[in-house]
Amino acid sequence: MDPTLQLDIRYATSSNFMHRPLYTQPRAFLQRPAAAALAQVNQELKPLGYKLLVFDGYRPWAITKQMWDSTPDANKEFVANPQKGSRHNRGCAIDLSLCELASGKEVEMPGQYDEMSPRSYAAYAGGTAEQRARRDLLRSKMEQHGFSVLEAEWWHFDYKDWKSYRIQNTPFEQL
Ligand SMILES: C[C@@H](N)C(=O)N[C@H](C)C(=O)O
Ligand SMILES: [Zn+2]
Repeated sequence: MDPTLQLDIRYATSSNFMHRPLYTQPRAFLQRPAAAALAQVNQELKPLGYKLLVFDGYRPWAITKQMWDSTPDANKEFVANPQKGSRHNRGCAIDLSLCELASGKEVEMPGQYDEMSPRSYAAYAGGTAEQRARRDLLRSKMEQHGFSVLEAEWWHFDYKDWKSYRIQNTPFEQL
């Protein structure tokens, strides 16, 4: 992916909703057309003082299964059902936010990444006007380049051609 993207691969650390590392490497992968589109989004954000902060891209199917099995039923809208697979498993979904270009600091959004609450909804009307404006800026730039937001998660975007790619379970070390 574009080397000027900032990475914060939470699933390679214990700082995630599973409270343990799920990946052995802090890396992010996407199918090439999705990665090219993402690089364009990143370039267009720079004059506005932001760059993309990537939390996750391709995710092996076995990790989706672990997430589903560990998540209580009440929160299952925030994880993909492994019976259908996640678009992350196809290398066609990305979890991301914005950071300030100048400081490299993550911006505040209406809710936290992977927060399992209504604050995560893309249409959540709470938070500050500034937080909502940044969330909506991210969404609008991503939509201009072929991504669509998941209504339950302001940070999750699917690339338009996801159906063309198969579900994979290859670990990062073998990619
Ligand atoms: C777990 C969360 N970051 C996520 O990606 N959720 C969607 C629904 C998914 O698992 O595909
Ligand atoms: Zn996601």
